Amino acid sequence: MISVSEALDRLFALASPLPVELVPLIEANGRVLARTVSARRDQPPFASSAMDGYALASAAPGLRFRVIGESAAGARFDGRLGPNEAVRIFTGAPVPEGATTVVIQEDVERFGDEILITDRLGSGDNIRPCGTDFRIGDQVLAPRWINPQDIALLASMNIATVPVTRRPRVALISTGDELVMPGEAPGPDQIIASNTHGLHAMLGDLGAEPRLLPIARDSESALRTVFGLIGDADLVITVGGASVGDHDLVARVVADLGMERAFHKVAMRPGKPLMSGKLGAAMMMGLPGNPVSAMVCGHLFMAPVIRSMLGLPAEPALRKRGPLAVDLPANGPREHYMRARILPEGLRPFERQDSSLLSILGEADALVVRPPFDPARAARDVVDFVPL
Ligand SMILES: Nc1nc2c(c(=O)[nH]1)N[C@H]1C(S)=C(S)[C@@H](COP(=O)(O)OP(=O)(O)OC[C@H]3O[C@@H](n4cnc5c(N)ncnc54)[C@H](O)[C@@H]3O)O[C@H]1N2
Ligand code: MOO
Repeated sequence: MISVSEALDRLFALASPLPVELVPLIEANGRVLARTVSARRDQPPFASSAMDGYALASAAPGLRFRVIGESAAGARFDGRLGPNEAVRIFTGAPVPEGATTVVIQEDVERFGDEILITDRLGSGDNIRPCGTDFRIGDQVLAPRWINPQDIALLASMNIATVPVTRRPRVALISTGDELVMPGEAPGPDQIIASNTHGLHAMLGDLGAEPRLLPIARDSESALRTVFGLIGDADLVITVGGASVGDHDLVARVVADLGMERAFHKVAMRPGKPLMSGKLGAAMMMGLPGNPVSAMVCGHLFMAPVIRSMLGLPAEPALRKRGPLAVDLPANGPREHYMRARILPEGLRPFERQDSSLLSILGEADALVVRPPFDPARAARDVVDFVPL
């Protein structure tokens, strides 16, 4: 058995970054920017007014000015402003030549085509200089997840087509005679396949393109048939049949199909029977069948692999540190990821940690990490945890 960090290193070695594709800006949210992009213009492209008011060469209470024209957003005042002249101006409009300040309309009194600056005159010139937001050539650095704020920025930079990493295509295969799909009528000894749906959702959140393949029954020929359906997947994920039982056939079948195995079994709990390797052009990950084991492996291994395929840094799942709310006994030889609640008084792992209990995973908002052979811990000891 290898350690969790050794398993991650081997997984990262198998995961190659995917090619770049161009997508319309409207489709770029949630994708990973694959190449650094540069602003195609200054923003604002001219000195512009931050307020509705009057553009002037200089302002002081008691001064009077003659209004000689108007500058609106999208239609500038073309002339030049003299010392006793004012231009009516609106927010976002170009500041006319000769103006150094904009006085807001609340601070003037208007009489016909004249204005008088009142004692209310505030400070500040209310002018946004050209390029105050960004300059032509300013960069948005790759790689990064593109979020709605980035979309607004890229739009403003006039980047209508965005280079992003292709979404990883991921084939998901449940294995086992006992499984039926959600919505089907299970036989007396059957249960509903939950793991592939959970992983499918996780992959969607990660910006991958998951595909749910038919359940493979517990026979070598059924497994081979379903492996025949993986098509152009970049990553094939099986769930179940990874352990040592008579019906655990995945390792044997993928070996027959020519997989070079990178490892099988990790010193962790839950998730011990994890395996991985290269199957032709695709990467393969065999996840354990116990539902919590599969989902924990999804968070700890599948998600970092997907991020690395997307060109993001090869890093483990984010860890934070926090105090325990309760005492914990010493840990055994496997790194233990304990489902826990984050409470005001600290992290409280659930009493029941069996790897079949999805209801407890649903209640959890963290996985408290216990290193192998971690000694007993007392309440208020600070420990690592993975937020869920
Ligand atoms: N003698 C030993 N037995 C087991 C060991 C061991 O080291 N020696 N390891 C245990 C551990 S740890 C795990 S985890 C499980 C993993 O076994 P498999 O990956 O072979 O999974 P299965 O046996 O196929 O299934 C386990 C469990 O999970 C249910 N299952 C399977 N697939 C799904 C699915 N898609 N959705 C929902 N539930 C699923 C299945 O019905 C079983 O109940 O092995 C231990 N045994
Ligand atoms: O490792 Mo298993 O995943 O403990 O239940």
